Amino acid sequence: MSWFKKILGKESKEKLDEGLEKTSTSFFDKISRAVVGKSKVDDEVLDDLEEVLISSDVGVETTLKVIKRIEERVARDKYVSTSELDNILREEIAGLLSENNVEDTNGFAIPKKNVPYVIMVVGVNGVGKTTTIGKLASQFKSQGLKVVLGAADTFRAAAVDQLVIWAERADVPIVKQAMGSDPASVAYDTIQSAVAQNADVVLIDTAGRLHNKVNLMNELSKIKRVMQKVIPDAPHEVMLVLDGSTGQNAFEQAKQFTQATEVSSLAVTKLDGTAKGGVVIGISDQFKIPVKYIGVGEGINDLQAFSKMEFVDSFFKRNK
Ligand SMILES: Nc1nc2c(ncn2[C@@H]2O[C@H](COP(=O)(O)OP(=O)(O)OP(=O)(O)O)[C@@H](O)[C@H]2O)c(=O)[nH]1
Repeated sequence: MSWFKKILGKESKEKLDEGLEKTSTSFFDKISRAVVGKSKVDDEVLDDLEEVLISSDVGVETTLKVIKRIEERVARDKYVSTSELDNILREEIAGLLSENNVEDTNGFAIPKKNVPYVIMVVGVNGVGKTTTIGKLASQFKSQGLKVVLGAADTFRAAAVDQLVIWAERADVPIVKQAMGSDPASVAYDTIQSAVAQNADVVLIDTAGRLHNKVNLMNELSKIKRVMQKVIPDAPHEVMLVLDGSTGQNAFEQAKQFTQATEVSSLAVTKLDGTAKGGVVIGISDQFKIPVKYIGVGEGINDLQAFSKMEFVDSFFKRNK
């Protein structure tokens, strides 16, 4: 390991492997149980495999596609040994994800245009929105970009306080107002301030209350309308943050938010310390929206640009 890697911490692949350890250990334990005493992949093994994938939060739709592919393979090859299952599953899942036409982009590419690139961040409370914004702000800043944060989650006082802490950590300016003020007004002030400072990128935190979809829709579209008074094509990105450790709930939230507003990218957080990391496979397959980032820890450097193949690689890494 070179000296700068030692200073910066673990290499990102190593961190990803570590973050997904619980997910893959639990997955392979289930696979091992499904094939115990069996040498051939038959209907019974396929049924068990279906259960393993569903209980690993891959999602029903994606699971059925994977099983269908394996069934076809078994029918074609006549005899498939259970010892080949790891490789076959990995190939079929990798194949499925590579076919969904959503390319990896190595995170956001921020154009330097003298007009701030506006990223509006949405998601329900507690999913890791604020943390993700803080981590992104820090990454952008270290790329030499001028960043401004907007605390438009005015619903909870703690949300603004947390964003202020992240702004300090990342050493970037933040625009805020009193708790309870109009989020659209905060967004407007933030964008005006960013334009005045010649900022490159703006990250706006919003309150994602899902209890009433019509309210959510109205609130988000009002924020957008008001932003557009300053920058007509803003927001350039609407990023939905999902908590990976909630498994199927994350799918449900993605469905609700994509119905309420136009979501252009996804971030899936808290993949460390959960066995539900399979959710990223289902989300990448089912929503034709790119997963741009994944959270693998609470620290400022624990947000990674998402790569489908690297993810599949870590997911299929046997830890024992
Ligand atoms: N382990 C782990 N924890 C995370 C990650 N991302 C966020 N968290 C933690 O999740 C908790 C909630 O994160 P916040 O960023 O406050 O969530 P939020 O969506 O902004 O929530 P509100 O501020 O309540 O609206 C915090 O304790 C974070 O440290 C991650 O990738 N891994």
